[in-house]
Amino acid sequence: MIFAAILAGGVGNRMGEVDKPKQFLTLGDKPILIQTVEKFYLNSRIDEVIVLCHKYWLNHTKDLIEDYIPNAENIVVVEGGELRNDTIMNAVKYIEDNHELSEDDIIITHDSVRPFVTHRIIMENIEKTQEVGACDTVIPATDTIVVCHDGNIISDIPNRNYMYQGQTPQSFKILKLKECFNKLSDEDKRSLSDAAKIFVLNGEEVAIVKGEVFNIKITYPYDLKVANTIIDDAKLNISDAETGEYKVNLYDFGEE
Ligand SMILES: Nc1ccn([C@@H]2O[C@H](COP(=O)(O)OP(=O)(O)OP(=O)(O)O)[C@@H](O)[C@H]2O)c(=O)n1
Ligand SMILES: C[C@](O)(CO)[C@H](O)COP(=O)(O)O
Repeated sequence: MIFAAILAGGVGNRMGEVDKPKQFLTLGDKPILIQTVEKFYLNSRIDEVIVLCHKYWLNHTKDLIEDYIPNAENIVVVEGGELRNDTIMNAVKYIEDNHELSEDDIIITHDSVRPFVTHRIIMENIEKTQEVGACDTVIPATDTIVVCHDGNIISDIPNRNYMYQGQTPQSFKILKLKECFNKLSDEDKRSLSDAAKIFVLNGEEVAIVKGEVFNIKITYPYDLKVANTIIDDAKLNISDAETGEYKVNLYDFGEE
């Protein structure tokens, strides 16, 4: 089976003074969370969409889904965890409690605040995870990456040809993900800023899938302005919710 875990368990501190976590703010004509959930709900390869949110926002999330995607049979709302990866592990627990799992079952994890994920990215996540066991969606770094450990003096400037920026989805064979996560120390768990590193720290392979420059994460108020610009762009066909593909890709970074 293929599950999508939409991670909406954060409270959006970096978004500043807003009356609700950023995933519930409106983008275009609907909440960001709904824009994101639709991309997965409308994909026929996905068996169940698990939306994970903070316990205080469970009812609100359920209401929103009922309002915008009424009677959806394969969407469930589950409580998230303290850290992003705890939220992912809550999805894994939900799946284990409700389904008989096999080695080949897959979880596609995705930030609720990346509403511009495309059908192609999701399909390639599924293919790569089936083939390799885990994958991460990335774009080539455009800025030079500078490493500095003490906030003062540069330690390294790695060759940019090997540098990428990680996006989501990040997808995994579920049982392997659980096994790898359980092997990590508490210190490692707290240091993680994504889920692909759970595999990397265990010496397991993670394949890359080509992301998109416009597959942005809405983190700061500026990002919401950019997201609205993408939505408003007359040359983009964002109404094609079924495929999630744009007719004109103004933000393509070139073919691989
Ligand atoms: N315990 C957590 C923390 C984060 N997330 C989700 O992970 C995604 C990426 O995280 P981020 O952009 O950092 O969101 P927040 O944690 O809400 O933001 P901030 O760090 O500014 O508080 C978001 O969709 C967020 O809701 C989650 O599901 N569970
Ligand atoms: C997983 C991620 O979206 C990849 O870019 C990112 O690392 C999440 O970081 P955040 O600090 O939780 O937003």
